[in-house]
Amino acid sequence: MSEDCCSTHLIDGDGTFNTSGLEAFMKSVKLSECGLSYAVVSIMGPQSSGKSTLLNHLFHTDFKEMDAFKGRTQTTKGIWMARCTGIEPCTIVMDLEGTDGRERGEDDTAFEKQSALFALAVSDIVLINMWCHDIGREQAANKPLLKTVFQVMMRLFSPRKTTLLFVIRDKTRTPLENLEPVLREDIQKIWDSVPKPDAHTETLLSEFFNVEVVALSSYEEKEELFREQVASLRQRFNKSIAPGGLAGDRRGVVPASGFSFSSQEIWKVIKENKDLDLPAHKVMVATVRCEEIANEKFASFLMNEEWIEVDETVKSHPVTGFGKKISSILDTCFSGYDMEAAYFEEGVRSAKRKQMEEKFLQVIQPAYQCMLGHIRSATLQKFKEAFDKALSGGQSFAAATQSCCASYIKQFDEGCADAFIKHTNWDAARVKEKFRRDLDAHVTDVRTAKLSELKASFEKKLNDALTAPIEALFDNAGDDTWPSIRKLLQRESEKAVSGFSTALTAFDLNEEEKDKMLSGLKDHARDVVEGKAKEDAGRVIIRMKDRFTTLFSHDNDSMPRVWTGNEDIRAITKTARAASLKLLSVMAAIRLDNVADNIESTLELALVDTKAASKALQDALASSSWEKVPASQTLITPVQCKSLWRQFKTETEYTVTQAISAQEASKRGNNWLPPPWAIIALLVLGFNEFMTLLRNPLWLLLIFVVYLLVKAFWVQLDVSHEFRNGFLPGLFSISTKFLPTVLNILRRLSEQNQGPASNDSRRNPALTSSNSFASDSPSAAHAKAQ
Ligand SMILES: Nc1nc2c(ncn2[C@@H]2O[C@H](COP(=O)(O)OP(=O)(O)OP(=O)(O)O)[C@@H](O)[C@H]2O)c(=O)[nH]1
Repeated sequence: MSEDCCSTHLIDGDGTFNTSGLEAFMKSVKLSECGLSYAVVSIMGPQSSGKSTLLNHLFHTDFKEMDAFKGRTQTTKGIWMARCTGIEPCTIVMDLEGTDGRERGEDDTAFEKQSALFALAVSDIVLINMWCHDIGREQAANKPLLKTVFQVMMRLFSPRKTTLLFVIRDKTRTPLENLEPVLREDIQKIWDSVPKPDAHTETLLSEFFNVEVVALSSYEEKEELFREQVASLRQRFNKSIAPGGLAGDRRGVVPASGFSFSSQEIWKVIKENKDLDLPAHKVMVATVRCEEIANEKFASFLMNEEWIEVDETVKSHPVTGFGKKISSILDTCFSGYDMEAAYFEEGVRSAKRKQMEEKFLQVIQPAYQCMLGHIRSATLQKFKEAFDKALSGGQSFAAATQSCCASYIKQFDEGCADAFIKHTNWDAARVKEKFRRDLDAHVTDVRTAKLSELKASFEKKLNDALTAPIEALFDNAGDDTWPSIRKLLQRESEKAVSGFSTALTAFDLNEEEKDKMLSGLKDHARDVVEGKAKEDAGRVIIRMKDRFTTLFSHDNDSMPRVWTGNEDIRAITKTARAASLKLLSVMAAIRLDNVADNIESTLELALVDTKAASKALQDALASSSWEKVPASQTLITPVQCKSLWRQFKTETEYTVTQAISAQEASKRGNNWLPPPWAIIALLVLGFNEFMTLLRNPLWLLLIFVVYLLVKAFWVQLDVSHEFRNGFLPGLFSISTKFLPTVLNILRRLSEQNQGPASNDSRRNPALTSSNSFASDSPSAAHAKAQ
């Protein structure tokens, strides 16, 4: 006998449900895989009425049978269960403890009722075993049993339609056709006699039961015939659940995977003596089972290696084909659930599926968000690179922005599509919005940087174009300085603004932004001029002094002046100062707006012609602002001008004094004749000496020689130079140099005397040889030389 047909004790005589036994049984017969394609058959009947014998012959099971030689004692206690062998679909058969058993006593019908209710609740077909001779008998053994069956049936709120197959045992010669009506009449009588709830008073028996009748010969007396009849009956159990089969119109079947839980619960309810609400029970079974299946699927998902890998990887890196991978795992899990929960209540099943999906998606959501984060950051990075490349490749800013944005938003969308999990309605719109903001922020940053770069370059050009010319204009500060600066500023500003405006067209700026930038550049140009003016105003004193010195120390031909005594230092000083004052007035204020002011006239009147200056003018210079000149345009305030002028005058005074001194010294140097009175005195007092000289001219010669000697000493000793440091140091210096100078003069004189002779000898060697011949005596030679 195969393992399939090994019977299991499902409920023992004490009413204890064998849960583990049922689970093991279900596993061994693989009942869970059957879905709705299975049938449950039970048998009820009096004790020792050959129930087990019939089942074993009918379904090839191994229920314990009574040993015929031991007498009619109870063999089956509680409920046993086995799988019918060789019958399709999978059919489970339950052998119930016999009714009216002597062992429990006549009054103990509790278990009988409980087991009958259990059998009715879980079975598609209930065999009611009865002796043939009981038919039509008032005291028939099966009558209480049927009463019980019908009574308990009322406790099922909405009973399933069960097939009651009456198996008449030990059939007599009376043909079945005659017996059946009697039996059906008995059954109807019993049905009618059973008290019913109000809802079912008019309910027909046929609404709850299919009644079938079969008669079998005695197993003990006509075994051969019995076997034949059982074999033919067996055929009726094949495909019993198909339409037209024994249980073809059954209702409310619990899916096979819920059979264990369902039967446990039913038994529990029965034991608690409660009524059985089968539809509610079915929902309850479906709820529990669907929950179990969903949990199973969820647990298997959490353990799924592919999911674990994806979940781990996505924390640090993007996963290619993320959506497909997750969708495929979910497909497997969800279709597994659908398959296993297929036969449970539709409502319960789909509600549980929804719950399960939510549970799954809660776990997957962080990974999905992570993935979107990767897509966002990776695409943004790529965008930045492409954008930089496009800009450095010479593409215009607006074109690069448009093409790169479009291309990388498309890439982002593709990435999101790749990450999309088909089981969800997750929308990447928020992340896309963020991504767009990222792009915009980057474009704005780059644009700001590029614009400021561009602006800086134009500003630099302006600086270069303005600074040096302005410096030069200030160097030559005069009446036309500010008009020239204004012209220069306008020309350079226009040039820069036009260049800048052309460059800005690439940035797709709106008019307002563009105008702002252009006016910014114009302002910068003005700032450069103002800054330069301020800078130069800080050095105005140096310029003034330079200008003064230049004009004072050079003549009209720019030649350095030599103070000979004929120059009009006063006039020169006045001119130089006037030029410096002009410079001060030019530098005193910024005159870019061409507003007339009276700075120059005020300064001239107040500083140059101080004596003639009115009190009002003096007061004007005590102010810290110029009339008609705003503070922002003031470079040097009147007070500062006054103090600068004072400083200028003080610092240039020395130059003038020097010039005057030089002029006087020069005058003194040129006037070597003594004053006329001294000449007359000399003539009067020296008349005698003069007459003496005229009388003896040798005196004249002597005086001349003495003069020559004194002159020689004067020149050699550089007497005027020596006395430069004072009389005493000069005297000392001359006394030390006197002797060497005398010797020097003597040596020179002697050299001069010898010089012509030696020169002659070099020019005429013949003469030299004759001379050498003639110079036998040194005295002769000396005489010759003399
Ligand atoms: N007269 C008669 N006796 C039978 C028939 N079939 C079986 N028996 C005998 O009846 C006795 C009881 O057989 P079981 O099959 O054990 O009866 P049961 O109804 O299962 O008994 P419990 O499980 O104790 O209720 C055995 O001795 C059988 O040989 C039959 O068709 N007619």
